[in-house]
Amino acid sequence: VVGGEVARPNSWPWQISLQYLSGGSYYHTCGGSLIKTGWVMTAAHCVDRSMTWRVVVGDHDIYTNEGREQYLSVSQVYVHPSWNTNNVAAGYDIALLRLSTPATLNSYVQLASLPPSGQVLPHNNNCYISGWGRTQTGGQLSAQLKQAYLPVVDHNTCSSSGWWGSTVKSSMVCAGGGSESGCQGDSGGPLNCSVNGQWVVHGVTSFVSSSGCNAYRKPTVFTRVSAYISWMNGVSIYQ
Ligand SMILES: CC(C)C[C@H](NC(=O)C(F)(F)F)C(=O)N[N@@+](C)(CC(=O)Nc1ccc(C(C)C)cc1)Cc1ccccc1
Repeated sequence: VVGGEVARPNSWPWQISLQYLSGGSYYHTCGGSLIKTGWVMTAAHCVDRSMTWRVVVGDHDIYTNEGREQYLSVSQVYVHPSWNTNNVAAGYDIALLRLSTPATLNSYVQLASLPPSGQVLPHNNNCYISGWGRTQTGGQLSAQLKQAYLPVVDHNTCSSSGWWGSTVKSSMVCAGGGSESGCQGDSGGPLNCSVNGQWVVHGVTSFVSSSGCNAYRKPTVFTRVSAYISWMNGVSIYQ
């Protein structure tokens, strides 16, 4: 997250850290959202490579054990069948992770609320991105969970020339476009939007401009969760 501030610990209690095993240690690579005690929603591009994954819930500082963390292994990865790593612009950047053991819900670990199928938020809707991603283009990951205010940029604006143009599809949500943005390492994490006074996860962090995470008129682009509700229901009922 470029800009914004360190979040109050566990104030986004569905935020998870997706980590991969390398040389005997685990490393943060992406964010995600706990949507059922045994299921995590993340970005398909996060799990393109097959690795040994673990999900950490209840985390704040990814480099220290603060006692609230639960370390959960992943038993199965379900990438959207239409995802194509060579065609990110087509969308479908969404995946579900089945956990081997369910998370224990408490005041630090809660389920995300998901939107009704098809719901599209208005321009400037109040949303926050959260994540441990880089704090500057080419910078380092943040040790502590950060958040930044990223208001929705409607599809009309986001897909206009000078903005993202036709790269952005209506199955995506744009947010921000100013000096604050997501950045590498925030992938897969939530866009937390206030709807009727409740926080709802409306986006899965998908991409930012290669010319800079907070490039002018290149808002952070998210997979629109409300476009994939039926697919997600189909996966988690039959497994
Ligand atoms: C792996 C890609 C497909 C998605 C990746 N997503 C993220 O980093 C995210 F924002 F989600 F945290 C990304 O934007 N990666 N970049 C490598 C940029 C990138 O690849 N962006 C991108 C943008 C559009 C498209 C398609 C839609 C044309 C593909 C990739 C990050 C970057 C940004 C600035 C400087 C250096 C690195």
